[in-house]
Amino acid sequence: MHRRYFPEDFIWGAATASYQIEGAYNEDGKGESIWDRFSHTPGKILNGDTGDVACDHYHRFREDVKLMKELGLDSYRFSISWPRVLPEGKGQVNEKGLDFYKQLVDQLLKAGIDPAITLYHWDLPQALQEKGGWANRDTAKYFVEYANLIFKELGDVVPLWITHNEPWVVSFPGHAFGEHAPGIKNYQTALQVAHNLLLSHGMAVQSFRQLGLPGKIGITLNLTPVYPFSDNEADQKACDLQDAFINRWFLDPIFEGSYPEELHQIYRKKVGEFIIKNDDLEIINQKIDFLGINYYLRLVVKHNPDYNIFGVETVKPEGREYTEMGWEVYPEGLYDLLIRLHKDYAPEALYITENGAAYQDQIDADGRVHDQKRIAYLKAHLKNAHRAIEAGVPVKGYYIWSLMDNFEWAFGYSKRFGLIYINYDNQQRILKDSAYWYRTIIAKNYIED
Ligand SMILES: N=[N+]=NCCCCNC(=O)[C@@H]1[C@H]2[C@H](O)[C@@H](O)[C@H](O)[C@@H](CO)[C@@H]12
Repeated sequence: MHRRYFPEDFIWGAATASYQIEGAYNEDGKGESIWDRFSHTPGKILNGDTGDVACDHYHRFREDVKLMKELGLDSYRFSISWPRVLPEGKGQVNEKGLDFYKQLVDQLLKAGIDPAITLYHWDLPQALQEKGGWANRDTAKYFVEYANLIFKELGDVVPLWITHNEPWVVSFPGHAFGEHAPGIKNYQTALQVAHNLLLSHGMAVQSFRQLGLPGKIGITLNLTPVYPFSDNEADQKACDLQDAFINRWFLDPIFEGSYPEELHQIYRKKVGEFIIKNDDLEIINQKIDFLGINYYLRLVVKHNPDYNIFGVETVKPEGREYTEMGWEVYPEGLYDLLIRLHKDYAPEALYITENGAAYQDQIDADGRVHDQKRIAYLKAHLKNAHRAIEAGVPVKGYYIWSLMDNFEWAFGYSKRFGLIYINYDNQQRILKDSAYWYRTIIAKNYIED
């Protein structure tokens, strides 16, 4: 067996997000979020599930930190619920909400686990949505005020900061397709949202620098390598367009200070303009300390003039494996993506801030969860991350999505991604076989293939 050793200082982590695990949706002064509103709207979430209780992490965080310590995690990535600390999104601070996060960070530090904070993982205060939400440029200003509050409270003890999680998903599923909160179906609005999210990211980085904080700051993007169905020119062109739609529309402004021109032209013609003010792109193009990558799947596309505004149709190759989300298992795509990012954008550092899979997990007669498929998925992706590191890509850490089963957005609790199984009837936590497997990987710092 070949041992693939990871760098001595490689960070082994796991990730979650506030709305997906905390529950206590209206407790201790927390304000309503757009996901509270969306999940309480009939027909939006499978089985009518909501995040009202979720994994009850708000009350059980001490037990959960103990489990993280049992796994030997170096770092734990979680997000802060903006309306839990600022119920109206701005103005009056909810001290009990802030206190929850200060206690969580304190428990993590006592357990020897580095906190990695995501400032925005989709749960915008509903009060700001009433004022237009991310389509309103003022929300960028309110985001920086919120970020500054957290920076000042936790900035001296938290080493890793992520401004936004997956602005593409916030923009398009949330504002063009209507599948995510706030459930808007307006492509032009989605483009303005994407721009204002990027602007708020740049402004928050500037503020972080001005505060002179010791940690590192970056952004997490869902990046999906795109492959042409055939090598004919039309399919290759479709591939380039899909790559611009999902990946470059965020990578280019952040790393180059400009939007992909060809796609911008298509949008001007077919969708309409969105407002960019004079030095916006200069603000967005702030130097970041690392790029966070959420990698789950690849896409294979072909040209189809009738399919959508781009004439791009995604296809599902035969004979491949798919997860419960219908996403193709394609570990090589992580290698290809890392090599491309290193070549085209050369981030100072990269963290895989999410990678994982949903499978049909069940508790067996022995009371255990034998999730062998998940172990195979994770091992194959770690192998490809290691290949990229050997090729010189500065990958500094890996966070499994997710630490525990949780509220999977429009799919509710029907999809399980966790290393830890959650029995939602009694909130019992059960370490799956993948958790025990991950604990040995962290302890040995190598995988065998
Ligand atoms: N149309 N459409 N939209 C599909 C969105 C594709 C990419 N989804 C993600 O990357 C989300 C990321 C998220 O951070 C986490 O909160 C989610 O729980 C995981 C699992 O789903 C992944």
